[in-house]
Amino acid sequence: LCQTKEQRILDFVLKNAVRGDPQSVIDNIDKYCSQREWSMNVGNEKGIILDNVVKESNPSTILELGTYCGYSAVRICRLLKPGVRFFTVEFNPAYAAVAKQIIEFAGLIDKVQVLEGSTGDIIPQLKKKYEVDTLDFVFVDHWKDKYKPDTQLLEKCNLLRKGSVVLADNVIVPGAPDFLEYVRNCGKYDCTNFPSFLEYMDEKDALEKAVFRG
Ligand SMILES: O=C(NC/C=C/[C@H]1O[C@@H](n2cnc3cncnc32)[C@H](O)[C@@H]1O)c1cc([N+](=O)[O-])cc(O)c1O
Ligand SMILES: [Mg+2]
Repeated sequence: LCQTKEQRILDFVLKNAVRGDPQSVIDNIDKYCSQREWSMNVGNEKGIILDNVVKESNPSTILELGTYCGYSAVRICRLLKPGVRFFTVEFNPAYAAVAKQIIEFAGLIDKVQVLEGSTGDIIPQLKKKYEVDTLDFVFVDHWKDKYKPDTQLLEKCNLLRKGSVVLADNVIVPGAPDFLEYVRNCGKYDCTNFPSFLEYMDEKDALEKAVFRG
């Protein structure tokens, strides 16, 4: 019955995780993807770094680019205080549908707005249509060739303020070389690299934190 990997991941969560318990959802996705089918969730090693950067940023308005199955949305939202707004953008309807069900099962759907569409279309709508002033935290984990153009679009739309944190996954594997070169050399960001490992593999990967200077 489960035709896609994403549906199989959802099915495993619904069968094995505890409803309303975000940590058990995270643990079960990691269990399935490390034991059965690899999948491009940020995973637990990089996930712990993500947790720490979110905690230290204490953000009120968060944007995620590339929801996929909702693993990082659950990871981030389980740490947020009530009233925080979390937007996540996904243009694949099948992935968005799985993500919504996983976020719902984790008990976090009230904190999350899954915006279906392309980041290029949705980012320019955030201020007027979604009443966003500026973003405190952006997690970038979509197609790697979109990291740089979408970061520049966030700047163009005045969505970043002094201290806004842009945290990007996969800056080693698959890599986002034009994004890294841009944030490290354009003079608008203070950058920190967090070496880690590719999800469910022994390969090296890293996160890059780029704090907007305003
Ligand atoms: O390719 C990777 N991620 C791409 C993720 C892409 C996700 O973001 C959405 N998307 C893309 N542009 C979009 C524009 N607008 C909206 N959603 C969009 C796609 O529909 C998908 O759900 C990846 C690959 C590996 N890897 O080892 O190969 C490891 C990782 O951690 C990864 O994140
Ligand atoms: Mg990734």
